[in-house]
Amino acid sequence: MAEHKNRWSWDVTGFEPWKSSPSSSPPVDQVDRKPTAPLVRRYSVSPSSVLPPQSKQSTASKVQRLQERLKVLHVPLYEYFHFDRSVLLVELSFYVVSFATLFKSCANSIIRYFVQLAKEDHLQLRHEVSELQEYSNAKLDRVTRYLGVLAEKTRKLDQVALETEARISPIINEKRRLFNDLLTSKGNIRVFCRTRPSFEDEGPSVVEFPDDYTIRVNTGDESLSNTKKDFEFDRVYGPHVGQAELFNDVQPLVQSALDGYNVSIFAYGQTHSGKTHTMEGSSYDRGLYARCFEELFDLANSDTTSTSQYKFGVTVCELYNEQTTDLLLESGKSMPKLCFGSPECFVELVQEKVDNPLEFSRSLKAAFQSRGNDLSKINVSHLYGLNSMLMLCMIIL
Ligand SMILES: Nc1ncnc2c1ncn2[C@@H]1O[C@H](COP(=O)(O)OP(=O)(O)OP(=O)(O)O)[C@@H](O)[C@H]1O
Repeated sequence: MAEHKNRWSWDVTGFEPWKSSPSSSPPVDQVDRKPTAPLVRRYSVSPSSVLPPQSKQSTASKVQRLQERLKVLHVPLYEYFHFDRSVLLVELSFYVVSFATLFKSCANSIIRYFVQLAKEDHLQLRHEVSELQEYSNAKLDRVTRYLGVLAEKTRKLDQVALETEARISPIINEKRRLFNDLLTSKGNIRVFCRTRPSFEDEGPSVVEFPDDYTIRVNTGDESLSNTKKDFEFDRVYGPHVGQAELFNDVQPLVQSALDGYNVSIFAYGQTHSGKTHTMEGSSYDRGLYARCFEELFDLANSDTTSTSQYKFGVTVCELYNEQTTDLLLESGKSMPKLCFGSPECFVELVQEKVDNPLEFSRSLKAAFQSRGNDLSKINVSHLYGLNSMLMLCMIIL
């Protein structure tokens, strides 16, 4: 009954809500949810303009009734509980103070709790930090001790190496001596003969190679019982022998030079016989200069004994018409000049320091450029049987 009483009544003309009656409701697919009066009209039009004059009075009475009911519903709290206003205020202030006190003590407890938690975390972190510090100190200690052990081992190894070197040094010297004796036993001066391939306009070849030490020349002299003459050398190289094979026989001399012996390679022959090809060669078929010095650097680098340290200097000059021309210019890499000849008659030549084969080939290239291509020297040499001579010295310090 009360529930029915408290329910809001909507029976105001123009505010009729749409009601669905189960009997009159259309099937779901045919539902037309249009209200009897458009929504806009129900909520936007004022009742005075819509209501007929006769219903205005009944509406006013309804509003009056509603206001009375609202009054009943909105009875002030203090009346409902039979409280005096001042008593309620005192009560309320008491509750507010109590609540504030309670809130304060709660907040204090919460703050204390969090502070406690933070303290515990802090303590735990400090504990972890000290543990980590201990661990790292122990590690550092071990690494330091290990480094000390390694340093001691290295020192001992160095000492052993020095002792071994001191012990094997005489053996190495003996080996060098024997090696060079062996070379010398082959002859202090050795003469090799190399023949180049014949050119087309030179006709058929007049030489034969019966073995590696003999060259047989067909003299063409029919008066002789044997038109062919044999010449013997320390080694004979036929036209098929390449630069690398030729270098194999020169290689031991490079070791000999590094061991401190003076070594000289002298190319001699008539014009166009192949001297330049043998000594200089070309970029794609390098001759003895490049091969010998590469070998020299390789041997020096592979010599790991602590006592041996090598420095290389190069000097290039030209002998022509009894005149000596220095082919190297002084540069930042120049060493003290090299003195050639006797005290009465000598020449001073630029000596350039070379630290690797690349620098060596650069110096050589510069020297060849200084030499130029003077054809008159060749013509003169044809006339007098003298050609200009190139002299290249590699000084090992
Ligand atoms: N072993 C060889 N194989 C192939 N070609 C060669 C060989 N020896 C020399 N030649 C060629 O023969 C020609 C003459 O050689 P090269 O210039 O070396 O003679 P040369 O003795 O230095 O002459 P010159 O005394 O006039 O300076 C060159 O074209 C060179 O390439």
